[in-house]
Amino acid sequence: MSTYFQYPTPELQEELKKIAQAIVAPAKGILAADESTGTMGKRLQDIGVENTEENRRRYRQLLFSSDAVLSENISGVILFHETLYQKADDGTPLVSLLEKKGIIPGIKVDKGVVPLFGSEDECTTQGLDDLAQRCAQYKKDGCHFAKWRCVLKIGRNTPSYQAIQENANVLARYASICQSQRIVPIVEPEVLPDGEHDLDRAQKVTEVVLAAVYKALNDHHVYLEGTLLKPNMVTAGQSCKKTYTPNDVARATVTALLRTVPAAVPGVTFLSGGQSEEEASVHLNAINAVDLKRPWVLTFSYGRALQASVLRAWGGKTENILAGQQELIKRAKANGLAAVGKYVAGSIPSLAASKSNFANGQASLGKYVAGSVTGLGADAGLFVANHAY
Ligand SMILES: O=P(O)(O)OC[C@H]1O[C@](O)(COP(=O)(O)O)[C@@H](O)[C@@H]1O
Repeated sequence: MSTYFQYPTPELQEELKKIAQAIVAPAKGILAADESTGTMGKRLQDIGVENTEENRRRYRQLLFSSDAVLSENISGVILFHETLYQKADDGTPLVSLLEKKGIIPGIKVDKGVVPLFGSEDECTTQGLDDLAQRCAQYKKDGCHFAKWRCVLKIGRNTPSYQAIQENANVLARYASICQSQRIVPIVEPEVLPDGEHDLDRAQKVTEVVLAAVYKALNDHHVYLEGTLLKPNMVTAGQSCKKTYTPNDVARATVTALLRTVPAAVPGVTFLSGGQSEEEASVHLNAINAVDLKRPWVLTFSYGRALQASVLRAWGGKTENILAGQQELIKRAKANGLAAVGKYVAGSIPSLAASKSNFANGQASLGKYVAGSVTGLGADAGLFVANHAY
């Protein structure tokens, strides 16, 4: 086995490191606004708005034209391809609205999940084929970081060795290609919260998955200082009967990271994974307050936990744009405080703060068919009941 390889040039290392560090600056995190067309359809359906290109544009315009105070707590926004090339009502590219506020644009570059044939309903993520060319273009068009999401499921026999290895490897290939094009890769191996498993099982699976991911990143000579990790927090399955405190979640999460994520990684930007807005803030705060070592910045890259109240306040109506923006600023503030361990639970009320954003695995996998799953409220009740504080 040859051990020959080259590190990126010092200039490239410096560029990647600077971008990664700017994203995880103190009290800042990421707004994940990269919902694919299908996922966005689900979000819009919830507020009775049709899933058209124009309505998606209007919504993203609302987000990005929020008051500049947003940039105190939002360092980067992940965009979906379509959004990168859309314009505001006055013709300004939507991405310029972010740049003017000093917010770094990023881009989702994966092309979604596909089944692993013969597996127990497991999947991998596709999109490697033309990735270098797409990254080169995205860099020219103003994006400095990217995101690729892989999904792993907890079941009696899952995640399987096949799924763990395949997803770790595809994340490493993606990360390596991004860095070759001067783009910081956010590596997202999401262990889904679906299931009855307890906190201990979630922690063990997360550890095994992250260990495989970092072995693969090392095997592919990915420059870790120029990457970020976007993992799930370690929480019990949505249908678990046991209850856990935010401190239990924080201890399990930070322990799993300590055992697997090298200190060379500058930051960890958690996904919210269906937690309510308030839960996501309270858990992030607990993670930053727990009495364990934390060699990386621990912050947020939330989709639903930053947008649930915005969508509800907006409701598709022009006269509600400001109200929607105010909700976004409130949740960004709450999570900015949580990222430095200074959020006081309940201190920043927002419209949908306690509403669970959990649907089920079908939605999390991007396979949701509009209207095919009912009883969201029941799921919501269960989830909240399982997370006592
Ligand atoms: O299935 P899609 O459309 O790719 O979306 C998955 C979503 O999951 C995320 O990775 C995390 O989102 P949440 O914080 O809502 O869990 C987002 O960046 C992304 O929009």
